[in-house]
Amino acid sequence: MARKLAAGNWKMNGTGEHLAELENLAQGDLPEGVDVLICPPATLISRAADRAGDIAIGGQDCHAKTSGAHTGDLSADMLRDAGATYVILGHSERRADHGEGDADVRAKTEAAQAAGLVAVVCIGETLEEREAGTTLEVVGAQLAGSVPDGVTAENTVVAYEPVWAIGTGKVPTLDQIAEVHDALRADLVARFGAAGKDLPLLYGGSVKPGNAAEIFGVSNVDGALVGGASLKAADFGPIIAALAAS
Ligand SMILES: O=C(CO)COP(=O)(O)O
Repeated sequence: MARKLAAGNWKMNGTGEHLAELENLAQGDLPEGVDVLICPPATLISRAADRAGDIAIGGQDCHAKTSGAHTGDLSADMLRDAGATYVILGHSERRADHGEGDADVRAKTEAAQAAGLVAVVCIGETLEEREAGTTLEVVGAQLAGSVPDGVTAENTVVAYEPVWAIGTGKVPTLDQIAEVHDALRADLVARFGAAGKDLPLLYGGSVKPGNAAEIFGVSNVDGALVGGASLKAADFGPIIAALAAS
């Protein structure tokens, strides 16, 4: 069985004072049996890692190369050196804002794994694709293109985030989540065997304290990638608790 992971993506939110929320979470009672991850902006990784206790810290992107003339970019080694142990890759906001495609995400994932980081590879359909009935085709192609060969259950996490559910308050039905997660799991097992079975599969998109428990009850949902509700310990704490209880 896959380990349970509650992951928070702070996106482009937070300066130093926001680390109080991380400290509140780290100093509270974190339940057994759930891994907790916070991915703050890169400027906070080092300070966050110093205060995170049992909470893992991750980046939100990395370059595919290890070093060189790439102004403004960060390598996976740099994230690791700053205290990160995970990195989110291929988030739909990166795909949309920076034109990242599956081949870019795959190369970044390989770089992250080579640096010893756990890659959280994100995939998800747009509203147009959902309405056209092509969701499984789209996410299947993204999974095949973005996840490199030879991954392990320890160095890779896959997050299904329907683009239309991110930051909108709209959530797929539980049946729709189950349909996608079951299909992704079958693809992962077909390609990677035991690693594909044990690799955590997260749902992301408008996860809140009020809907977390029912989402965590869906088959093949091993946790969540949470945006807005990860910014406050008072919101993220109950989501972590709901995952532990699932
Ligand atoms: O994009 C997300 C996490 O990566 C989800 O964001 P929200 O939880 O704010 O919808």
